Amino acid sequence: MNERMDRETLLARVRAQMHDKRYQHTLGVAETARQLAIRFGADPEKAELAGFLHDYCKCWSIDKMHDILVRHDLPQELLQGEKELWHAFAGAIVIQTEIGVTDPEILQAVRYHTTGRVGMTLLEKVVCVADYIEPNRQYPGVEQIRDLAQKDLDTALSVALGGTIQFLIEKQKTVFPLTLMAYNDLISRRGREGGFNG
Ligand SMILES: Nc1ncnc2c1ncn2[C@@H]1O[C@H](COP(=O)(O)OP(=O)(O)O)[C@@H](O)[C@H]1O
Repeated sequence: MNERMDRETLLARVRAQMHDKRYQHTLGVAETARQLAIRFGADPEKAELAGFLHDYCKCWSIDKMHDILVRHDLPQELLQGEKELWHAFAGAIVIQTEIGVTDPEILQAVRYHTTGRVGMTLLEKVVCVADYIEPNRQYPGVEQIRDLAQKDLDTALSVALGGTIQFLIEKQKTVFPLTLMAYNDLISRRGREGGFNG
């Protein structure tokens, strides 16, 4: 982050981008990401900052996000696909220009917090799982993911992504390929590393 921006200014900027419920979710993700980072050996400061910034564009208009995305070299399938995913990719661009974030680890954690990807870093996993389990989240299965996240981050993430894929299929919605690839990657690594019992 730009060294001149203190925490209070940062939070005020984030607060100004979204409605109150989304801001409470944001604070929940930041705190949960910080705790997960401590538990699994990621950098807690980076995890918290990525948590504060992960939904920076979530409440922006589709047109505003589209304007940002078309000016960058992003896969066509993102622009043609589910608009719900745009905020993560637009967010990673905007927090560079508006907040001054330059750390690639934080930028990637924001970019992939919704979809995941193959070969996710520890910080990316921490932020993605935090987004699924922060205290304000309520959906069937969240307790199981919270329990898993006490001890096994990869399993928590694969169950969470698997749940999203299942949810989208049940709703007959498209599944953005990165998520399927991230899920396969986690499951096949678990198989190779001998941790898969089922
Ligand atoms: N791979 C995907 N393909 C299509 N839609 C997805 C995918 N992953 C997540 N989504 C959908 O995108 C939406 C936004 O997810 P997310 O960023 O976690 O927002 P929220 O914080 O509101 O849950 C959710 O409705 C989710 O079902």
